[in-house]
Amino acid sequence: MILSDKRILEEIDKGTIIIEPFKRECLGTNSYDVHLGKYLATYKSRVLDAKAHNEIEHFEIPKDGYILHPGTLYLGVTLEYTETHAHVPFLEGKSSTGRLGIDIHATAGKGDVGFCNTWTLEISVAQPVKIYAGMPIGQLIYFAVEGNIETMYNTKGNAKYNNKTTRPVESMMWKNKF
Ligand SMILES: Nc1ccn([C@H]2C[C@H](O)[C@@H](COP(=O)(O)OP(=O)(O)OP(=O)(O)O)O2)c(=O)n1
Repeated sequence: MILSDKRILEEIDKGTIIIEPFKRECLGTNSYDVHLGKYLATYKSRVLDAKAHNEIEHFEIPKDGYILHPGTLYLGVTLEYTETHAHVPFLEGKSSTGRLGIDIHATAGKGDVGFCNTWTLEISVAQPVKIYAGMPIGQLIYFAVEGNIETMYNTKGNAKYNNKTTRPVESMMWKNKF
C-alpha cells in the first residue's frame, strides 16, 4: 500500500518520515516532489570497472543552468535530505522530467527502511537538455512494510549509502564481495 498525503503528514509528525526542507506544496496526493541539488558528478574514467572504486569529479550547476548530453552518466543529488524509519521509500521520476527525456535513475528506485540521506540520482538524457539546481526532479512514494524488520538499513554492516552528504555518491559496488 502506498501512503496517502495525510498519512505522509502523520508519519512526519511522528518522526518516522523526515524530509528536509519540507514544503507543504510539494506534497502530492500520494507522493512528495523532490528537487535537484546543486552538485553533479561524472566518473573520471570513461570505462568503468565494477570491481574497482571508480572515482568521480563533482561540479556545481551554474546559476544559468547546465546542459546534459546523451552518452554520459551524470550523478545528481536531491536537495532534500530524507529519513524513513518505518516504510519503504521509492524514488520515482516525474512525468514532466520524463517528457524532457530525463531519466533520474538507472534501475535503482527503491530505498530501504532506515535509509537516512540525500538520494543520489543516476541521470541520463535522451537529447541535450539544460537543467537547473532547484528544479523539480522526482518524487518520493512510501510503501507500508509487511512483517517485522530484523536488520534496518542504518545498522546493517554493509549499508553503503547512509553517510550523510549533500553531494552525489559514486557506486560502492567495489565493497561487495564477488
Ligand atoms: N537512485 C537511488 C536509489 C537508492 N538510493 C539509496 C536508498 C537506498 O536505501 C540505498 C541503497 O540502495 P540499494 O539497496 O538499491 O543499493 P545496494 O544494494 O547497491 O547498496 P547496499 O548494499 O548499501 O544496500 O541507496 C539512492 O540514493 N538513489
